[in-house]
Formats: sequence, structure tokens, C-alpha cells
Amino acid sequence: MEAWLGLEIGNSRLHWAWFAGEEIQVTWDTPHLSRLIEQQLAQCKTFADLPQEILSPDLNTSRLSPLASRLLPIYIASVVPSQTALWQAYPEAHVISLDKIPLSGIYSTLGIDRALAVLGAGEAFGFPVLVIDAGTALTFTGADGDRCLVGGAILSGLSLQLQSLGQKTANLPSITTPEILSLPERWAMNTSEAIQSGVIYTLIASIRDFVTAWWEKFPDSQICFKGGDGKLLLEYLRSLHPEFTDRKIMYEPNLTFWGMRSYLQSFQ
Ligand SMILES: Nc1ncnc2c1ncn2[C@@H]1O[C@H](COP(=O)(O)OP(=O)(O)OP(=O)(O)O)[C@@H](O)[C@H]1O
Ligand SMILES: CC(C)(CO)[C@@H](O)C(=O)NCCC(=O)O
Ligand SMILES: [K+]
Repeated sequence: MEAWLGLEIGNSRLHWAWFAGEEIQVTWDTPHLSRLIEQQLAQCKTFADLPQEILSPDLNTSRLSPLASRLLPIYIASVVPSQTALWQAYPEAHVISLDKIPLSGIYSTLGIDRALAVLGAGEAFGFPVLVIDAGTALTFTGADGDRCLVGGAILSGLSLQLQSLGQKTANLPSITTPEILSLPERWAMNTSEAIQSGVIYTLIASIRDFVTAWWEKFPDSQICFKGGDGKLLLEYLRSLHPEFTDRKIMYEPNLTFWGMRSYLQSFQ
């Protein structure tokens, strides 16, 4: 397979991967695109014509220069229809839809990010598998040993919980995740720490409950975290529950991209 780009459109931002065949070369994140860019996408003839906004400032673009004279296919997994729509104009855009995902038991409104992540995790580590995606929303998505969706759960993610508390109350500030540098005191003595304590300890308790319930069903199954807050939440889970340290639980940011690769391989 030749070079291609994977684009995961989440509710907070865009996640990009440049593939050379089956290998990920580099990944980066960018903000959502504005509608003004639609025209520019329609007129793209080569990689070099793509809007600068889709390249990260810290991406070493000289690495991409061998691709500059061609138009790269972009495989898109989106859970944000208005952002997907912008790409309709791009001649090599391929929107991945749920009906061709090689998993069974999928329900029609399942998020494509969840389907691809659980597919990617299962292909890499074996089925059954559980994915915990700590993004804008926090999701649990499991598949059994027959590659059949077991189901999962959706709740507000870490930032969204902090943000909505700040927005819907008069006296509470909106805490942002970079402010959370370490585990807060559970019995906090100031407002900021009290919010952090409430959100983080209940989030970790919920995650622990789902993880335990999953391992009761599938004792040897791999569990994978992904998403912008995945690394932090797994760290906290491990520090509060050292008994999980030796279990099959890990952080892997590229699960959805691995799922895209498996999806493409399923047509070959
Ligand atoms: N540089 C960053 N920019 C934005 N969010 C970040 C950054 N680093 C960590 N985060 C955290 O990542 C979270 C968003 O996660 P992610 O980027 O995986 O979500 P998403 O893919 O846009 O959303 P979803 O997949 O849930 O629709 C934010 O809530 C924030 O706490
Ligand atoms: C839950 C989110 C927002 C997580 O990105 C996404 O997967 C989505 O929009 N899902 C649709 C609903 C569902 O998965 O049941
Ligand atoms: K919505």
C-alpha cells in the first residue's frame, strides 16, 4: 500500500496519522477546521496544496516533502458530521462507515471511533478486548472472542465534567486538565482541589468498576486506554489500585488508526 493519511475527527479536535503502507510514520493533532477551508480542499491537486491548518506546527514537514507532488488519500473516521461535511470537497476523501467494519453485533448508531478502536485493539492484542477512550466523552467498548460487540457505556470525559461544573454554577471556577498535575487530596480544603477530588476519585472509581466487571466476564482479556486523558487516568488508576499494575492494562494512543489499517486490509 502507498502513503495515506488517517484522520480521526473527535468532538474536541482532529487526530492525524501519516501511514506509509501499514506503518505509522508520525501522528499529530490539530483544531477543528473552519468552514472557510472548504473551497481550498476542493481545489487540492497535490499534498502541497493542503491547507497549513491541517499540519501541526511541530511536525517536521520536510519528512512529508517526498509526498508533496501527489494527492494523498485521506481515510476519515468522524463522530462530528459538520466536520465530515467539509471533506466532501476533497477529491481523495474516504469516509469510513460502520457497515463495512469487520465486527459483528454492531448497533446502527455506534460511534465509528469506538468501532475502529476496538477492532484495532483486538487485531493487535487479541479478542476479547475492552477499550477505554478518555476523550471529550469517556467510553467503554468491548468485543468478545468471536469479534462480536459486547457493548459499553458513555459518560462525560474529564475536561467536560470540570467544564460543565464551572459553567452551570455561580461560584465554581472551570478547572482545566493541565491544572491537574498530581492526584488531589481526597478530603480537599479548597474549592479547586475539592472539584478535582470529586471528579477524579469518582471517575477512577467508575473506571475500576467497569474494569473489574469486564475481567469477571473475560478474565484474561487485554484492556486498552486511549484518548487525550487516557494516560493520566491510567496512571491514577494504577497508583490508587496497585493490584492492577501486573494486569493486562495499557495505554495506546493509536488504536483507531490501527483499526483503520485493519479495515483497509479487510478489503484486500
Ligand atoms: N493538547 C491538548 N489539547 C486538547 N485536549 C487535550 C490536550 N492534551 C490533553 N487533552 C485532553 O484530551 C481531552 C480530549 O481528548 P481527545 O482529544 O482524545 O478527544 P476527541 O477525540 O476530540 O473527542 P471524542 O473522541 O471523545 O469525540 C480533553 O478533554 C483534554 O483534557
Ligand atoms: C461517544 C462518542 C462521542 C465518543 O467519541 C462517539 O463515539 C459517538 O458519537 N458515538 C455515538 C453513540 C454511540 O456510540 O452509541
Ligand atoms: K450532540
